[in-house]
Amino acid sequence: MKHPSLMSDQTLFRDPAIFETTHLPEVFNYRDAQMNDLAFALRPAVRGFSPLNTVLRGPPGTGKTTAVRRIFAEVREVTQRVVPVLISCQTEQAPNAIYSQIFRAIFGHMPPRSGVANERILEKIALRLIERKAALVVCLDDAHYLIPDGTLNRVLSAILRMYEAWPGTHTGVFLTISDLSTDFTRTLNPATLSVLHAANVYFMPYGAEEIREILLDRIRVGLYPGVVPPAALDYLVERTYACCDLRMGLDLVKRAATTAEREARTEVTVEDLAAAFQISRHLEVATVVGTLSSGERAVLDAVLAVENEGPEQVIAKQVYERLGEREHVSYTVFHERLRKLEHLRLLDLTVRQEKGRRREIFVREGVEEVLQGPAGSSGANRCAGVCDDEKW
Ligand SMILES: Nc1ncnc2c1ncn2[C@@H]1O[C@H](COP(=O)(O)OP(=O)(O)OP(=O)(O)O)[C@@H](O)[C@H]1O
Repeated sequence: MKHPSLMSDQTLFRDPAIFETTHLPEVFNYRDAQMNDLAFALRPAVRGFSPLNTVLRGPPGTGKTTAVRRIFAEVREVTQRVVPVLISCQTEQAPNAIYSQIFRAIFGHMPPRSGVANERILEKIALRLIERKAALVVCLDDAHYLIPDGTLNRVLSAILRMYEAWPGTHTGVFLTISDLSTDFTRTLNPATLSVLHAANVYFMPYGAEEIREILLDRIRVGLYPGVVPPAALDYLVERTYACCDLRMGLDLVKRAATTAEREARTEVTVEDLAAAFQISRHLEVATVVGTLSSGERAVLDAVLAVENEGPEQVIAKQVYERLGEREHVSYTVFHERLRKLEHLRLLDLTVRQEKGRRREIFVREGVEEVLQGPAGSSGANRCAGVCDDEKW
């Protein structure tokens, strides 16, 4: 197909920011029921009481964070008596970091970097809330990141039991969870569960027509007319639907339009989108890998090194020995890191009873590509593998 060429200073993007993951869309369709549930949960807080604790459950890219950002923005507009704080648990994984973010939302600056105990930060938060007669609502976004080492339990307990140490405080939480197998009754202790007592709000994957409308809305605002012709749009919708993640669709449009622009074309083609898909398909794994600590990353590297040595199934003992060549860690710490990698769905662990207990390790699809491929080439199995080419 021939395309009219573009001048070098011309662009296909009316507004490139529209395709950033941090962009808050002006139009947020198909989530009215969920927005109503969240508004209902916040109503007591607006009246000066504790909000209803709520868990937002749904696969990645189904609008959970966007729903919270929008409802928090509305709350900020209508009242000063609620302090809404959204915290990404992908980036803030320690209690101190989380309390510091809450502190910043209330005081406008971070607490002193060192020497301030968590208890002291919480006290300052509580006293200021009482003084302002304000309720605190903390959204722990992607809260499942805090489960493996017990941080979620500690943080929830501290926030939800604030009223015990500082009577008169009103607090509540929203938790977003994209790992649908998360079962709080098995990961939180009974004392925390009894104060959490949360309602669930479900974010089911969007249908193909909903995806088409949402992407079309973004394309209309973000690109010049005609950049995504009908055949390309059909391909885009099918790919996004197969992965049940809108973020994938937005990323594909951005990459494909950038390619077309670089090649001085005015339209993206199905081929541009297919090439972009090879990079975007492992987006989620790449994001998760980016959140690993250096110790966790070292364990993952050791697993892959052992896996690449031969056809035999990787077992934990070999990985521990391989890791020991680089750093000394106790077996307990090593095992905790393995469990965390399993929890983040980068690895699967199984125990086999064969001449004693063998702990076998399976690397999930996309992990190797992310660790070894060029930046950004990565890939996760978001919806039980529907992203992979065979199913496509
Ligand atoms: N109904 C919608 N209308 C417009 N854009 C949407 C809609 N739902 C989701 N999006 C967009 O899709 C992207 C992913 O949404 P969001 O981050 O809210 O998903 P999520 O469910 O929180 O994902 P994760 O669990 O991975 O954090 C964002 O760019 C968001 O703007």
